[in-house]
Amino acid sequence: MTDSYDLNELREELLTLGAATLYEASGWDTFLPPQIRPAWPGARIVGRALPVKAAAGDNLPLHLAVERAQPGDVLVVDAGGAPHGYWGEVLAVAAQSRGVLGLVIHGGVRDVDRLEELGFAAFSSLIALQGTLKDDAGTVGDAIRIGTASIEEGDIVIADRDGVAVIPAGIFADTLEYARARALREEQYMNRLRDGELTMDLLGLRLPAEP
Ligand SMILES: O=C([O-])CC(=O)C(=O)O
Ligand SMILES: [Mg+2]
Repeated sequence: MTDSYDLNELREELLTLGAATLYEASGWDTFLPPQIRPAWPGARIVGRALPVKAAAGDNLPLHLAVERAQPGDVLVVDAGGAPHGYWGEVLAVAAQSRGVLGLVIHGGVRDVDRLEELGFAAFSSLIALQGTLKDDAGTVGDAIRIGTASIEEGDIVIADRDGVAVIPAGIFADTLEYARARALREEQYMNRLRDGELTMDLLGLRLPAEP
């Protein structure tokens, strides 16, 4: 479905539409939990998901995922929110050299100053010093669930200051179309609001008048 799309070409447009609009346009619970925030200000991601599941306090699957990743991938990791630094400068340098565009993790990252200097976009539910074991291979490429979102390989990740949306590949074409229409509609709203109209009228929020 998404193979007819060149995400590189769409990158600027998707970032301008933003994670919130794309999530809304998807019509599904495609948002990740709001605790997952950019590790440094200005981090933004558009790319294809490579789902990873990691045991608490073990980052072996992240090393395996870097080996397996294709250029344009974003690692989306369910680490159960455990307070460990699963990812840092070493893995970011390794990932960047393979064309990985970012990391989204329900769990911790560290070395965040270095991640920012590298321009490696990371979104995490926490920042943590504590290191990890490298014993449990977890899974790489199998579907995962984070919050209410299910994530499959090849889904489209859009992450910005508002949060992270992961759009299933099968609905991406429709989602993009609806998102464009929504953005256009809101632009028209903005003009009318600047002219003094109220959202109560614009959005039809008033109760019907009593007879
Ligand atoms: O070493 C680790 O396991 C995580 C980390 O800090 C890095 O990748 O630099
Ligand atoms: Mg480190």
